[in-house]
Amino acid sequence: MAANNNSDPILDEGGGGGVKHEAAGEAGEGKGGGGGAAAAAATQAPAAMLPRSGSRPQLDLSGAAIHGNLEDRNPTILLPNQSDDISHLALDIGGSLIKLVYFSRHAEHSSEDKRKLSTKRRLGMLNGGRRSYPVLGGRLHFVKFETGKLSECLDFISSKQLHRGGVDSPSWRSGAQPDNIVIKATGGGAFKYADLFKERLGVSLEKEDEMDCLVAGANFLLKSIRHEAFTHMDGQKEYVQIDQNDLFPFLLVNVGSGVSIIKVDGHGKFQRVSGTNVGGGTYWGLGRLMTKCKSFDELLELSQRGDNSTIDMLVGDIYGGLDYSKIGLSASTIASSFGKTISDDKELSDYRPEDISLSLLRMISYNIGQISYLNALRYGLKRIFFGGFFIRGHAYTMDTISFAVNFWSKGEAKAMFLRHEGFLGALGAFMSYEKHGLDDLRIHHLVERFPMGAPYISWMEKFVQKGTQITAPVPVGFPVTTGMGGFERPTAKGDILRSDASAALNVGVLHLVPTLDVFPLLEDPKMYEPNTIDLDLNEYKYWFKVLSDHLSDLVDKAVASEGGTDDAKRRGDAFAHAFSAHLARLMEEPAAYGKFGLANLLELREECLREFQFVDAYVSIKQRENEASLAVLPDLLMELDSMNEEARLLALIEGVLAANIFDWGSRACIDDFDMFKKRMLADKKGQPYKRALLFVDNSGADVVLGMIPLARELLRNGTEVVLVANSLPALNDVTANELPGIVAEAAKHCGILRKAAEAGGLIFDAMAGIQDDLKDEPVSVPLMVVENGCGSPCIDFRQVSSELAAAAKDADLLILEGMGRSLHTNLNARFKCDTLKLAMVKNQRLAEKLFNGNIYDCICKFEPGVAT
Ligand SMILES: Nc1ncnc2c1ncn2[C@@H]1O[C@H](COP(=O)(O)OP(=O)(O)OP(=O)(O)O)[C@@H](O)[C@H]1O
Ligand SMILES: CC(C)(CO)[C@@H](O)C(=O)NCCC(=O)O
Ligand SMILES: [Mn+2]
Repeated sequence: MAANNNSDPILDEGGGGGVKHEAAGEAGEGKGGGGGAAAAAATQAPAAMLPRSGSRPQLDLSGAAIHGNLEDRNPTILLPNQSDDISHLALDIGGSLIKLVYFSRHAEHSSEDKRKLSTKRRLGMLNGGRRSYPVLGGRLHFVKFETGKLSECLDFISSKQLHRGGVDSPSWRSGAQPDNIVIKATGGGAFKYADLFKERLGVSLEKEDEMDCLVAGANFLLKSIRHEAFTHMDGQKEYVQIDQNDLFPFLLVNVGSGVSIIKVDGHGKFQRVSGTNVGGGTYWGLGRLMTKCKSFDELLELSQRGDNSTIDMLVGDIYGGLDYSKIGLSASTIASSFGKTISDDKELSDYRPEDISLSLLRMISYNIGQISYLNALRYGLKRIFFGGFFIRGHAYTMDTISFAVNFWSKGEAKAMFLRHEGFLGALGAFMSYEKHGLDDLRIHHLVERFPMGAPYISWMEKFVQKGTQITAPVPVGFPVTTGMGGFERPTAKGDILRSDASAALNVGVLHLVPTLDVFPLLEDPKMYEPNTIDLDLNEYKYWFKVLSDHLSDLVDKAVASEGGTDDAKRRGDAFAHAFSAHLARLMEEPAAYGKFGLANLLELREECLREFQFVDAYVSIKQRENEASLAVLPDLLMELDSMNEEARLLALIEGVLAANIFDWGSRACIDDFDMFKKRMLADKKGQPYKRALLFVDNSGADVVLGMIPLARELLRNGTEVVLVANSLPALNDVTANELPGIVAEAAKHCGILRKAAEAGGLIFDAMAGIQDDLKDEPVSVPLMVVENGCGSPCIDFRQVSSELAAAAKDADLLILEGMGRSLHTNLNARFKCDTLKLAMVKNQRLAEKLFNGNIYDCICKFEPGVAT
């Protein structure tokens, strides 16, 4: 367990309590190198050596030269003759907006060191050196510009050198000037502005059909992005789980300047069945003329304070305040948009711009909803997906469209919206580069992140410029419907529209991680849900408060971890602002980033730290704790070895739970220890587990005095052990990079560990000073370390490293340890093999909620696998 002062409020609320390892005694002065110190620093693999499948273009290695320090273990290699065959940019140049999708390579490819290679070999991952990754790892970014400001867009492309593969590309760094760069582009502007692109950037636009692209983009999103589509009714947003096998046919309605209506029957199989010229351009154009608004957002914002009954002729206006219920029309239903203005003796200037904007918005949204419904009816389609930037994530617009579809179809057809609404065409164009192999991408290869850094100006700069001006976005109002074909006016008055910067937070950067896999031992990947508790608003409020309260402490640690410099302090402030803004955004709309559980929230915090370049906020704390724990390890091992097998197993499990206050049989405990003991000691005497995967948690006592001794016991019984640790730092969790060093230190005191670590390739040379009597011991089963693919205190088994997936193939025992991995997530997850979940509940609320128990209660949950 982490020392008290380093507790995390969520994973260690009660860190101040008297939780101490029974056998640990007082931690003495650290001696020896310390595990953390031995951690191999992650070095960058050369970008040019990223994995590719055989079908991809081969690298041109001629003239390759090492770039940077020759002493570095994995220096970057320049390939001056490599033409930049990886296309990084695609455009959709529409009548109103230009959409860009661009790709950047992952910066943080950890090195393939000796340890990793040996583990991979052992796990059978290096067969013939053939790579099976379908795509390059990297990120997809989404940016938009007004078409009227095309030159801003050109500047952006040129400043980031996107047309030449990005500032990190070989061609850019070598200064080579490829003479014929081709960029995929769709939308009318691909034709209209082709010459300008040639002139200004020297690139040729390769035109892709707009409808092809819209369909390809929509299919990709619906296939590959979890929580892409949602319904929006009466102010409620609900994500829909799309069944891959039951996606087609559907109606795609792209509401851009104009509206295209497409019946989609499959990949590349579609027909544009209709369209309407009354679309987003109509709303913005008419609105601008009538209200003198300077921007689309301003116009939309006005609508939120509008009352359309001053402009629209309602059924009640015609029927003397009565409903026309015989045909299902309420008095508040719009009978005629703008109809009231004919009878008044008024000028345009006599009407409130707010009311005009709302009348327009309702007229156009309702009309689009109705035409869409009619086309769905025409082809017997039940699902209508709406895209295009007219939607703009605006609650009232979506509700109006949904209402129309629902009302006219009598609930038969459903309107759904897409989080990447406006980027369908650009994504489709991006995917038309054949060499990307994006078609092969699966959901588990994509991780969506929500960086605060706008692509153009970094948030750092913004924060410096604006300080605290950046405020949390404000809710947009929910409309009230009468249920009879009409609406009352929107209730939210005085609210402002979410700023464009924060609205952009709806769409994250898509990280493509081709090495991620679904964990093969999940019993039912389709049914798997990592989060144990569904966060409702109350739950959100609680965790937000906890996270906010803890923020300043975290910032202090983070700043200290970077030497406490002025720059670190500045970044610390920026991080605090950014993370608070995320919290505020989610508080206002919990579903803003897709379905978001506690695991996502905790990961967001880690990602946010990384975004502001805090590589490892807990680095020195972790080192200190490792050293202190390693110092007392020999005593613990001696004590354990003096016990009989049964007592030892109990002591080991108690040790993992680190609870000298641990009280078996206490009311709230989940206590399957006896079942586990039976399996370990009685059931299959002489038939030990073949391979155990131990998912470790914290640095220090937790791993050194808890999990490593447990691993040792398994090894002693002849079970191969794979320690599974985080790929990236999160809180004080031990990482896969740090573990070999820690194990090597521990092995100095123990022959079992040493032999196993050698067999597993964790240590390579026999250590100096080992006892002679160990030399003749038989060769051991291996002890290995693999990374889990995460940088979070929790784990989502739908997306784990390929290393872990490979290690799981022969595993017949899983041990999940700690609150993040076995409580907040995975408490209810079922696996194909035997699983032991160990955690102390260090959060009062959680203890009450999950077990009707108390803080410091422990769970020891043993679940026999389905296969055994
Ligand atoms: N910041 C903005 N500036 C201008 N229009 C915006 C903005 N945000 C949303 N919109 C709305 O989105 C519409 C443009 O949507 P979109 O980018 O999908 O279409 P487009 O590709 O430009 O048009 P088309 O496909 O018809 O050529 C605008 O007409 C307007 O209604
Ligand atoms: C012309 C396009 C396809 C350009 O994106 C679009 O604006 C549109 O679908 N307009 C509607 C044209 C119509 O079908 O009436
Ligand atoms: Mn368009």
